[in-house]
Amino acid sequence: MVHAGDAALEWRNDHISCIDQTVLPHEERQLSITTVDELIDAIVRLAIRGAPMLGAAGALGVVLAALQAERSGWSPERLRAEIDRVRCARPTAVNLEWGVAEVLPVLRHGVAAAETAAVTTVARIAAANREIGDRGAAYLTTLRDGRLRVHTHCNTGALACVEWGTALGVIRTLHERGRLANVIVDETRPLLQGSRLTCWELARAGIAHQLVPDGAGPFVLAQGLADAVVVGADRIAANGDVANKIGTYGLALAAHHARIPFLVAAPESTIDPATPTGASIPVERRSEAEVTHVAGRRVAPENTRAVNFAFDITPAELITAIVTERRVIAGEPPVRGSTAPADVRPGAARP
Ligand SMILES: CSC[C@H]1O[C@H](OP(=O)(O)O)[C@H](O)[C@@H]1O
Repeated sequence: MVHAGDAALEWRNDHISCIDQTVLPHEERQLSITTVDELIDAIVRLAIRGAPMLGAAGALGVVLAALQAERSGWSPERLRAEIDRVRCARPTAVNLEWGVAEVLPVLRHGVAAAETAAVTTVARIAAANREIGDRGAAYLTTLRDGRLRVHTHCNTGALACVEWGTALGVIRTLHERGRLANVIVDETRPLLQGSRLTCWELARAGIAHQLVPDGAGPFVLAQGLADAVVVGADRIAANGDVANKIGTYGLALAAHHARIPFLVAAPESTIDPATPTGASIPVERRSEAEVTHVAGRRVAPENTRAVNFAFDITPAELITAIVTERRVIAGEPPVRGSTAPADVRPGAARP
């Protein structure tokens, strides 16, 4: 949990309670979500965000819709359509549809059964992060002695994962074990999840960190200021290609060139066997205004057009290892029988 009492997201009897991430770090505003429209609005404007967190929102969204259907007298077809709206609220993170799929089949046994399934799903999402942190920290400490300097992108902490975090969970675990020297945080334009959210979480955890402009990332790696890059994921294709926040691909190219390990930390629910390669991952495109404006204030001249991909695709051959709550995947595809990426672990023969 991000706060004692104020969870990043939790179910409270008949509604979702969550922190509005759009106003952090300067305001800690709690949202109370009681309708499908309110949930979709929170997801689309990133008040609720982060792949595992979207999984939790999808699971709880089924229960929210079912309760609203009872109050409003929706037909079964209307209920199904409203649940589908939740499932499709953002296209790239597979976790949203995964969360819906975890609970929807239980709904035939009643709302109470679906509520139990949803709350259990959220607890599983939270519990997986500690495992990911342990496994990722253990993997990194085999690569280097002493305390590590880690470079990360976007936000992958409790705000994105319900509790602890994925990539930030690995970083927090290294800190707990006395094996972390510093964290380099990419600001992560255009919505600044790094400077607004990751710096806020690291400061609260008492973890030393430095913020860098996104464009500085490759040079920071070339200067040898990091021993490893650890990022999250929104969807991992069967062959190991990874969709993550825009800017990840460039960082992976730079890490590969600098021969620095590039680790992806994500739960098994982010791996999508139905998506064969990164070419099949839907990449969300968001409003041009997110690029031409900063914090709602126009920076670019009037009539400036923008291209706003919210994610990019990092090919498997640039990823040293994928760490989940169950395994470390290196040099082989996450889904057996898919195209195996080249082995790019530091020191491996170059592909
Ligand atoms: C562990 S969260 C994974 C992923 O989600 C973030 O995207 P967004 O802030 O748009 O929800 C970012 O890609 C994180 O790396």
